[in-house]
Amino acid sequence: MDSKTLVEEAKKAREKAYVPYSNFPVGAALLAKNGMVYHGCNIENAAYSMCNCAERTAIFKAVSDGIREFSMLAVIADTEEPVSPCGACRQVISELLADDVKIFLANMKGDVSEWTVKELLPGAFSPKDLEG
Ligand SMILES: O=c1ccn([C@H]2C[C@H](O)[C@@H](CO)O2)c(=O)[nH]1
Ligand SMILES: [Zn+2]
Repeated sequence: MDSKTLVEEAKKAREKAYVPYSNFPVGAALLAKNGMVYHGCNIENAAYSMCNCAERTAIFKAVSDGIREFSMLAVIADTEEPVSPCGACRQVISELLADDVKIFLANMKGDVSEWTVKELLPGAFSPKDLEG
């Protein structure tokens, strides 16, 4: 699967967003190495801190299915520039996506920027740092 197709999958996922507070739907699609595509949308809540971003939803769905090996992640929103993941998502991405996973940030106008995990959060803490 190519990045363009994955961005289209993220666009489909965006349609499921539950965003009564921000009215800002975001979609994500995470391609696992086994070929599965995990969709994620943002899901908000009256307790604002409980809001879950689209990319974290996709990652948590995959990990909760026992899937840990991925090749690409796409995220899309209706933004001027390609959507920018929040700090929490950057940390989750750094921890659960290997360094070689390609990340595509997109907007509805068709702009797409490609990132590496390290570029999204240089110096992120990782469980490997806990080893001796
Ligand atoms: O990359 C992003 C950026 C924002 N949001 C969500 C969080 C909140 O629901 C809304 C406004 O920030 O968009 C995402 O899901 N992913
Ligand atoms: Zn986020």
